[in-house]
Amino acid sequence: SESSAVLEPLFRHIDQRQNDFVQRLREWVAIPSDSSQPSLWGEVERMLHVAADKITAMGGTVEFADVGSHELPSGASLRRPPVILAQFEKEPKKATLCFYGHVDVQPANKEDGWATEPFNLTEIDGNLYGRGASDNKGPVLAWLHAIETYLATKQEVPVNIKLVLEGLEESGSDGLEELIQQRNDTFFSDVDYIVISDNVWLSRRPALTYGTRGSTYFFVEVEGPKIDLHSGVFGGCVQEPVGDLIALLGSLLDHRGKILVPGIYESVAPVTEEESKSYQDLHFDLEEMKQEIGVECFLQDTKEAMLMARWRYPSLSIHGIEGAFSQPGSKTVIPRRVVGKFSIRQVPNMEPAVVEKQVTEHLHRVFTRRRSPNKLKVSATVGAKAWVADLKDPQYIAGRRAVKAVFGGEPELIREGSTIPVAHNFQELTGKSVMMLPIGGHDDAEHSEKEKISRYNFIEGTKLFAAYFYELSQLQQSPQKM
Ligand SMILES: C[C@H](N)C(=O)N[C@@H](Cc1c[nH]cn1)C(=O)O
Ligand SMILES: [Zn+2]
Ligand SMILES: [Zn+2]
Repeated sequence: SESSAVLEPLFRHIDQRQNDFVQRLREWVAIPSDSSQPSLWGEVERMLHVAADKITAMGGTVEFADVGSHELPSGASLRRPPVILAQFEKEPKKATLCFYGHVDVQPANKEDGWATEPFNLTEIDGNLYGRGASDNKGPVLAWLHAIETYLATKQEVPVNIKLVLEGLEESGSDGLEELIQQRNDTFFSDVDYIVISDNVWLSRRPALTYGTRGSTYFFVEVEGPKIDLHSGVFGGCVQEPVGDLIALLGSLLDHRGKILVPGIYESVAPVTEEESKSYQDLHFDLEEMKQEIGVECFLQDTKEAMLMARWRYPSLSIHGIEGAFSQPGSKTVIPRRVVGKFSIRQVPNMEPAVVEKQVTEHLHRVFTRRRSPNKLKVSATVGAKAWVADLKDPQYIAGRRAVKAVFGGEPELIREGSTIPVAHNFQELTGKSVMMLPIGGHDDAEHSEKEKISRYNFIEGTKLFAAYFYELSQLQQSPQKM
């Protein structure tokens, strides 16, 4: 068939080059582009330059777009890492696909329990372990390798390609929403489809993703004495900031994971019959998942209830306490200032600004009841809205066909419990079609000390993207060119 005549040489080339592709992923993972603290953004910039060099070496043009500055606690301001806006030569008759990805990563230290060096991609039993291997350097490279494969096999790339690559996704994509607004009538004006590959499959089957949850990240600061104190001298005499903070954090959730902030569930849409049914055919094994992450039980007893908790209800997670004694050993200190960190994943219809107000008022009420002399400060970042796409969108037809061409079966249609801050913005601000086409495996353990991508997913995922270009070009006509 015509499709195999196009795709088979591409797939053969990808198989032949797989060791080179893995080596390139090793080079990318070696750059510790952790975006969680401004003091580390130098490595994020270095990573962006490496990605830009790869794009220009393939004939693309790159602009480093400014996304403003970040205000440091000292009052000084620091320029944020720029966003790459790239494009390849354009042929007006072809549809234009814009790929979004990020090259920053979550923090990683060997001491967190990594069995391998987090920034040294290490292959064990067909799995490539390393920070960013799955989230999101592997998939970003797989897109670039798919383009490279067309060029190397002297086949015309069947769609026009644009790329948006950022370095601040893991800390909330600050400045990107404004950039999309500014470039809506220029860079984005001729884009027909936006695709994101920044999540994982639900099971061993490939998937297309049509929704993500949003997120707001909270900082609860409790400040007391001027200096840290000796607990033998001042214990029992001062109201301790850690005690206040633990009471505040303890007021957020009940023992079954229900969020106790008044009003938080008010705008959550009720479950329809059609939605209920959609969970039944999905492959998700609670028992296997328990084994994988090492828990005896989940808060839900059925697959359907657990997927709903993950995709369509809000959740609150406590991430840590800054300033509290956390090293090994037994320091008998009363810390003077602590900052609790937690986030709330939000679902469609929830407004981050409303959530922020509800949480802030709740924490101040609890604090007032304690009559503490300490100072409380609540602040929030990220404020990303949830995103849900229309499954009738033509991208999903092309996605299904590409999955079939590579994996031989239908994809699962899934949502995602985590957040891509820009997914909602792309859809709302540009009005373009947005789809997520993941290649990460269900057990990739993103953000953990076992993050990996399998060689299989990385290489077959590259084929999936190459097939996707072709299938997109085969759709009747692109939305803008109809
Ligand atoms: C899904 C994506 N790979 C991811 O991990 N996104 C982050 C974004 C975020 C949300 N709050 C702060 N960063 C996530 O979902 O945690
Ligand atoms: Zn990611
Ligand atoms: Zn992530």
